[in-house]
Amino acid sequence: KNFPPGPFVLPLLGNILQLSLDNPLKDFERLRKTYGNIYSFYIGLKPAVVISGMKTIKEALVNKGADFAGRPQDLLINDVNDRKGLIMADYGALWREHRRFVLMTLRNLGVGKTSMEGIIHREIEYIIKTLEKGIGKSMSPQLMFHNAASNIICQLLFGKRYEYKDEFITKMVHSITKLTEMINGPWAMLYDSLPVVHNLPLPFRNVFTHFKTAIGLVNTLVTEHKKSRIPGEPRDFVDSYLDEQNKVCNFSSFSEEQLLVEALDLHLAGTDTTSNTLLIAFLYLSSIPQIQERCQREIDRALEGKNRVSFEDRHDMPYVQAVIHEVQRVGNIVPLSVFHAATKDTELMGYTIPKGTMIIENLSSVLNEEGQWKFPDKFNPENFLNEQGEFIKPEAFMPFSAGPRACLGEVLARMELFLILVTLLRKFRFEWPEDAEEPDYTPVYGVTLTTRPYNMKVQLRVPQ
Ligand code: HEM
Repeated sequence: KNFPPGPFVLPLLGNILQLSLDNPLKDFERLRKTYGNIYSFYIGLKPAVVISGMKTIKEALVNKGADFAGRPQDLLINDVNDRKGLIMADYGALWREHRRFVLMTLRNLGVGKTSMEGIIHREIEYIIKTLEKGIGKSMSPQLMFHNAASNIICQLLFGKRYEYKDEFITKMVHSITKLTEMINGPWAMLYDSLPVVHNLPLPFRNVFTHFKTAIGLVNTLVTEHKKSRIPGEPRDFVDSYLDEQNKVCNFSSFSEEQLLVEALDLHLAGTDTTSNTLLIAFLYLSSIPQIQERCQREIDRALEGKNRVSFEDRHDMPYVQAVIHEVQRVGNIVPLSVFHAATKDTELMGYTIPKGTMIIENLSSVLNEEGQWKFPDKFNPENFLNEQGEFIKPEAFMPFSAGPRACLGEVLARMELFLILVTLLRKFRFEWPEDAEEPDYTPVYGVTLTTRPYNMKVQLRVPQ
């Protein structure tokens, strides 16, 4: 009663046949045009509510944050991770304790501080070496950026980085990419709709296989840590967790299974998001030379006489900042966020939302919402600049979501994006290869959006 209206519901399947298999985002947008910023959508027998537009999303996630901070517990991902980890933990004591612990540990390991810049710069040296090997040639940046992002988070989690051809990182990045590609795709929707298909040998079984491979890799590192660690002297996240486990009582939520999934959660969340943002950035920069050159002029001026860029330098680079934010806006990296759930019977925009209802947060609808942006449908850094050319961040910029469940890696991600982009643009020029087809900006759908495979040509440049 008083549940938000929505499209006609088919018995058993609900509304899933109304979504396109390779990219449901357009369908969610079409339904928004018919039913408005809050509508119901059935995944099989499960009722969900899709929320769109800045006003509705902020009302739910910020003003009524606690009411909508839950996570669904009956999806494919919950069966795959055995209801462990942080990202899919339901709102409550365990989630609160672990979110606080992760934030504190990341800060102790340098996130948000200058010591983190050292780790990122060391990884950038490897990106530079890879690019130098390709000077004058066309190369695909895909694996390089995935490996680099994976290595940065790996150093925080496991105190280790890997050569880009190493078997560990190759397997890890492959499993992570496949997991994010499939976890909210059409086969996952079928699994979520029809419990009778759960044990059939259908493609969603691959999600279990990739997850098992990734957890196996994390487990090897945890076992090594147990042998080599000195209690009370944590080198990284795993050591800090093991210290915490020793401190607290037997009934604690700091179990070993929780450690494995939590570390994988952080690795996964920290790899695919940042690397796909970089891929989108270089797709636009190499195909729109005027924007790239304007960034380079600003970088040369701001860093004149400096050996390397620091995160603080962003304040002297309003245009570069605007470009990075515009990449995030247009890139729309996590378009449906992570699904939320109502933690109690509540109310949103005049509708009744029963406890447990799944909430699908359509972040794309905010990142290109008419009325919020000067140029909602075009890649244009002016969206983040005022009349005086100063950097501004409109309220509708929310690629990291908002409220109690907002991304906890935002600071790290922003540091990585800025330092990598500025260092590479200072040293290299990126060109769209003469023999390549026209750039295709259409994204490939998954939990995170990515680019279609592309090549860019790399040239050395001398800062002016
Ligand atoms: C450009 C990069 C990134 C983007 C766009 C992004 C975006 C997001 C979004 C949209 C969510 C869902 C928030 C919600 O449910 O309302 C999220 C959650 C999360 N992100 Fe990120 N993220 C990025 C990078 C990172 C990094 C580097 C880390 C690693 C430290 C990270 C860790 C997490 C975690 C652990 C959560 C779950 C938080 C919770 O459930 O309490 N993210 N992120």
